[in-house]
Parts: sequence; C-alpha cells; structure tokens
Amino acid sequence: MQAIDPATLMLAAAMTGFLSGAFSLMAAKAFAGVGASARDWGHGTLTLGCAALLWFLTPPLPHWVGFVLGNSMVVLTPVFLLRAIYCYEGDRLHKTTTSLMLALGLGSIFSAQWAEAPTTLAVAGIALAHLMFSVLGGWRLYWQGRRSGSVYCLVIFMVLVIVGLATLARLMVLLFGEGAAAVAPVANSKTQIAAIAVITLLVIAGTFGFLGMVAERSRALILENANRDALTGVLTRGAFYEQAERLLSKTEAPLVLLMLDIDHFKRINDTHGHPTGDAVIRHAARLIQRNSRTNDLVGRYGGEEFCVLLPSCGLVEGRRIAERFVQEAAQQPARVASGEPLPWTLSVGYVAAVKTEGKNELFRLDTLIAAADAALYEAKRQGRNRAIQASQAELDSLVRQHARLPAGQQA
Ligand SMILES: Nc1nc2c(ncn2[C@@H]2O[C@H](COP(=O)(O)OP(=O)(O)OP(=O)(O)O)[C@@H](O)[C@H]2O)c(=O)[nH]1
Repeated sequence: MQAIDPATLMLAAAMTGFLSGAFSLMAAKAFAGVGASARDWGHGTLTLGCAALLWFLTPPLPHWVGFVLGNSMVVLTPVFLLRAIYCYEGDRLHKTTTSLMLALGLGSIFSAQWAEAPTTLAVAGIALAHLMFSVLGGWRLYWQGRRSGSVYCLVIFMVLVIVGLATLARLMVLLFGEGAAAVAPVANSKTQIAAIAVITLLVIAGTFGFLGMVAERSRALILENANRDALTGVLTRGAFYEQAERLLSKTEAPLVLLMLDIDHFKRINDTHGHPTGDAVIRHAARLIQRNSRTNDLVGRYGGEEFCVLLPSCGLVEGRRIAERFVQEAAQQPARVASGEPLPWTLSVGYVAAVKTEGKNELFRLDTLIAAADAALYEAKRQGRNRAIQASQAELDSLVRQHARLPAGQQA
C-alpha cells in the first residue's frame, strides 16, 4: 500500500469541506422552511475547508497564517454547526454560548500568538470550544432522535459522540502526553494522518446526516402545508376527513363532533366587503383553535363553516365545549381594517358517539357529520348564537338510512 502524504490528505480534507459546504448551501435553497439551518451547516463546513486549505498552504505562507487564521476558522466551525442544530429546532443559539466558545478558542489562539502564552493553551482553548459543541449539539440531537426516531439523526448524533470522545482524548494527550507538538494539525505522524482521515469522514457523515434530517423535516412541512387551509391554517376538508376516518377506525373511546357556522355571514360580506369577511373567518378559526386541545381535529368544512372532532370526550364535556365556543364568539368581536370591533356570533350543532358492542353505525364519519349538521340547522332555525345537540330521532333516522344502504356502500 502506498504511504499517504499528510499534506495531500489535508488538501483532500479542504476539498471535502468545500464540497459539503456547497451541497449544504444548495440544499438551503431547495428545502423549504428549514433552509436557514442547512445554510449554517454549510458555513460551518466551509470554514473547516478554509482551515484545512490554510494549513495545507503553511508553508509557503508564513506560520502565523496557518496558526492564527486556520485555527480561528476551526473555532468558527463548531459555532456555525451548533447554530445549525439549534436553528433546525426553530431555536436560536444563545449569545452567551457563542461568546464563550469564541472567547475560549480565539482568546487562546491570540494570546499564544501575541502574548507569548504557550501553544498548549491555544490547543486546549480550541479543544474546549469543540467539547462544548459536541456536548450541547449531542444533547439536542439525542432528544431530537428520541422524538423522531430518524436514522439521519442517529448518524449525526454518533458523529458528535466521536467528536466529543476524540476531543477529550486530545485534551488528555495535551495534559499528560507529548504536549502541543503531538496535536498540531500537520505533523508527519501516523496519528495525525489517521486524525485528518477520520475528521474528513466525519464531515462527510455529519453532512449526510444533517442534510438527511433537513430533507425529512422539509418533506414533513410540505405535507403539513398541503393539509392546511390557506386562509385559516386549520385542516382542509379533505385532510379533516382523512384524519377523522383514521381516528374513528382506531378509537374505542367516546367522542364528540361539532359543526360550527358563522351567523349571517353573507351580511358581513355585503356590508363590510370580502376582505373583512375573510378576516372574520380567520378570527373564528383562531378562536376555535385556541379553545381546542392538541389532539382535537379542527377543519374548515367550507366557506364560513368549521368542523371539530373531540376524541376521548363524552357528551357533558362536548356540550360544555360547544357552549364555550358560542360564548367566546359573542364576547370577542373581530377587528375590521380600521381597527373597529365587529360583533359576530356562532351557531353550533354537535353529536356525541359511544362505541358499543355490535352497534357501531354512529362511528361513521358521514353519519356524525349529517347528525351535527342537522343540529346546526336547528340552531339556526331557533335564532342562531346557540349550541344544539343532535336529537335522538335524527340519529335513529340516520342509522336506519345507513342500514338500508347496499352492503358495498356501508363503511
Ligand atoms: N369573505 C368570504 N366569504 C365567503 C367565503 N366562502 C364563502 N363565503 C360567503 O359566505 C356566505 C355564506 O352565506 P350563507 O350560506 O347564506 O349563510 P349566512 O349568511 O352565514 O347565513 P346563516 O348561516 O343562515 O346565518 C356567502 O355569501 C359566500 O359567498 C370566503 O372564503 N371568504
């Protein structure tokens, strides 16, 4: 086997850093919603590429270029990468953490170069900044991985564990071993050659893992947006049906379905114009979402009508929730463009269903919607601004209709 020349390997490491950076920056443009985190990752691997290139070029460049600039780049790298991991979760890396990492790394490099502090101090400062990166990043990825079960997350978590262990080993060598000379970036030793090769592989694996996570998140966001109504952000009618059908087929617990409709909405449109009508629909959707639990399904059934499915909810609780929607709507006027309050009211029809042995007709979504819709119609008929429960007679009639359907058309 040919011996590996460490300088050539350093050039390969630089190229890997640049390539990973270029891929990440391209991914930042391609992946909607999570692009900023891919951009930070790209900046991180680019700075690592720059560091490797500067070390490769020292000499012929003067020693301080490789030492000060190269090592400074290596301090910036984990700051960018940690920012990427935080940004992926919609968080910001705290200024104190950034300042501490930069102070540890840059402070020790500058004092070794210009205040005649020992080189060991510089290496230790950089290593401590890297240790902070692997501990904080690894901690975040550990919890992220537990939540998502993503293989990509596991890959990058492992990368950070290896970086953390390697950094600890580096600190040990520094403190108890041969000192700074043994851990300088380009030294013609087998350990150094192995270290550069491993770092290069870790950059490739880390970029693969991170971009995989970003792609997964982007895909989930696109699917999520496709299921969301553009005006209100609640589920579209199709998505509501799909998710409600799935829930009905799985659950054994009682549930309640509500149909909600804004009263005299045509009058609002005619008096104030369609943009104000839209604002009232958005206001209603926010009010419904605010008063729903995380597991409840909220959908826009059409126009100014919404549907809400309350899983694991009995009749008494369902009635309380339906009446709360009506009260809150009457108490919380919408705002028109001029800032004036615009009073509005809501009518609600609701139905409760309990699964019983051999009698599951009520657990059909179309039966529940028809029953709640009939109750909503009754609420409108009685003068609006109220919640009405589906009558037993209506339910019996719907169940009988279902029983008469040909077998193929039954759920
Ligand atoms: N601004 C706006 N209006 C809509 C939208 N979708 C449907 N509409 C209007 O909503 C109005 C619905 O009116 P109707 O179904 O007659 O009901 P209503 O006036 O609320 O009367 P009641 O339901 O009986 O209280 C129609 O004028 C539709 O044009 C929308 O997305 N934005």
